[in-house]
Amino acid sequence: MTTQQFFTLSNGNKIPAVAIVGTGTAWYKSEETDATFSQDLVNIVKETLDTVPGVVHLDAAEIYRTYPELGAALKDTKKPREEIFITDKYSTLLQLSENPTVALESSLKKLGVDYVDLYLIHSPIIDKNGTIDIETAWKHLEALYKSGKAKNIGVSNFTVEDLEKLLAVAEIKPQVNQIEFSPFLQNQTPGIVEFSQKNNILLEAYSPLGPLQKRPADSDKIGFYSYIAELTKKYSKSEAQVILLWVYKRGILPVTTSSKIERVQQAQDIFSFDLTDEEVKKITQLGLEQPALRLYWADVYTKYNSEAQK
Ligand SMILES: NC(=O)C1=CN([C@@H]2O[C@H](COP(=O)(O)OP(=O)(O)OC[C@H]3O[C@@H](n4cnc5c(N)ncnc54)[C@H](OP(=O)(O)O)[C@@H]3O)[C@@H](O)[C@H]2O)C=CC1
Repeated sequence: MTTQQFFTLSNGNKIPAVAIVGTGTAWYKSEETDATFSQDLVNIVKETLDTVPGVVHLDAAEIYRTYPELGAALKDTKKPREEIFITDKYSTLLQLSENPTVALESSLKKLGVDYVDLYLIHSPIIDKNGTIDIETAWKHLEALYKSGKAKNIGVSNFTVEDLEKLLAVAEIKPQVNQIEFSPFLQNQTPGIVEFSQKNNILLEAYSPLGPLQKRPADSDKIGFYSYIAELTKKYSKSEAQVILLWVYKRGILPVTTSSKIERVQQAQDIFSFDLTDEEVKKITQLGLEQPALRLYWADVYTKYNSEAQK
């Protein structure tokens, strides 16, 4: 039996507790043209919407250049809009649009929807030639929230210092901080997990399956992998399902993706089993014994690697 779980955000709204189709990473493109259009992505999103029960959580962003594919799948599905949770992000790094209001107007058109469920500032890192700062960008998000075009708002890749600065000026607090988080990267930047959780900002974990994406050749000799294998046998679940559920049990929302429909379906199905508190703790500890594995934003955050596994 599949049951679905939700987190409750600081404004009382519910968010599906796992995002099953991220449209960046493997799907990322540096251009949004007819020639780069990915029918494979349309197919996986469409099949997900048509076959996965419950509210389906999709993760999009301006910088991924995958709105046309998402739009095509959304246009084609019979799943009602209220059973689809769409996250979108404004790119501060490249500033592809002059501000978040302009960016969201454009993405809503391409997606063929009237609102997104969650709108994030993609990073605190700003285009050096850009014209917008984080405080101004946040004002745009607050206005979009008030207008109903973004049902919830938040940030991504923010450090404790970035959050403190934003909290000092925000009228509406960010409801989410989407960061890289996996057993091999338990603090993207110093103290970020504890700070976000104390301030009631829901953390989302992108690249939660880093240890599977970058499995070392001698993984059978590493305690973490042997223990995950033991749990897959105990629960008859995949390694990915065990790790995604561990993320959830840490109070963090995993954001995953796959080109294979079975894996997407399995990601929605992680609440059909449970890990004990001891098992959650042991995965945490065995993960911490491994060196930091950082897949994104390495140029700015590698300096924190020695504090990332604490
Ligand atoms: N805010 C930000 O700055 C960032 C946000 N993101 C968001 O997060 C999403 C997910 O990130 P991503 O790193 O892809 O997430 P994951 O860590 O969940 O990795 C997904 C990848 O792992 C592979 N995979 C899935 N299951 C297994 C398995 N059992 N064994 C080995 N490999 C497996 C998949 O390949 P396969 O197709 O073969 O199943 C897929 O390519 C992105 O698409 C994006 O939406 C990502 C990076 C940065």
